[in-house]
Amino acid sequence: MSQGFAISIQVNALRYPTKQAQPVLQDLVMQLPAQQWTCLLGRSGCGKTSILRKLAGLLEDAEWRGDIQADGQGLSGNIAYMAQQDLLLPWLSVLDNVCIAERLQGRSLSQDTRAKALSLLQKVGLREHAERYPHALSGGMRQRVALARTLLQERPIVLMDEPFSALDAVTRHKLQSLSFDLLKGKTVLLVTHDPQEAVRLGHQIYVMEGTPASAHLLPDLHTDPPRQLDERSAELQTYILRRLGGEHG
Ligand SMILES: Nc1ncnc2c1ncn2[C@@H]1O[C@H](COP(=O)(O)OP(=O)(O)OP(=O)(O)O)[C@@H](O)[C@H]1O
Repeated sequence: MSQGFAISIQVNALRYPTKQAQPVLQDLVMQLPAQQWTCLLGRSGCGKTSILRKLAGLLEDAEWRGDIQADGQGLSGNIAYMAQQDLLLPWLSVLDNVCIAERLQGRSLSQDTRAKALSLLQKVGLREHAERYPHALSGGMRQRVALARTLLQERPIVLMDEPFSALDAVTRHKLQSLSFDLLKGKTVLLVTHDPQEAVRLGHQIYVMEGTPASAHLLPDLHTDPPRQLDERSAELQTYILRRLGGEHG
């Protein structure tokens, strides 16, 4: 299994051409430790997705000044990216969408990949929907297909943009645990609006603040994830909410 490596991100400035007046991000520094989960929170529109898109090599529409160091390795080909939109292909079945990486390489589906994909679909509760098409699924089901697709890819770096947002509370909890188990050894960057999710899953947590935004690392979290929802976790959530609340004025 490919092990995740550390990434260091420095953004001097990131600006979209339509927002000439001021950058979206400025003087932002983040360290993603190898094989750990980093959670990123921040008000809507502060630039979280832009960071993920930059790491995934998909930020062609913005002006960027900064530096990304990836522990001596290239990022290209090493990243699995679960975007906010599920990006399922409507003409492919659920199973083929999960196996899209192999399909895109022009290979026919191997028995091994098919078996892994079906096992993942079982784990996300969609085994009996494997032959259906995306239009027949609910938003939460589509999100679970996208999650299975991400989990199937053997990439050392995993970027996830609100992967659990469309799920009911019980399913969300279950799939957080599943993802945490299956992504052991990967370097994960998870964008979320949910302080509880960040506290449960993050080895470290960044909160984005300011306009233009920069990122602030929460002080020592003391314990390793996945964390129980105990008194200490509740305090941390309150602290995060207060910091996010400050951003809303
Ligand atoms: N292609 C683009 N062209 C112009 N502006 C853009 C583009 N993409 C994003 N923006 C703007 O840049 C800012 C940051 O967007 P981004 O999607 O990174 O924020 P976000 O923190 O992920 O938001 P959310 O939490 O709502 O998903 C927003 O003001 C957005 O309107």
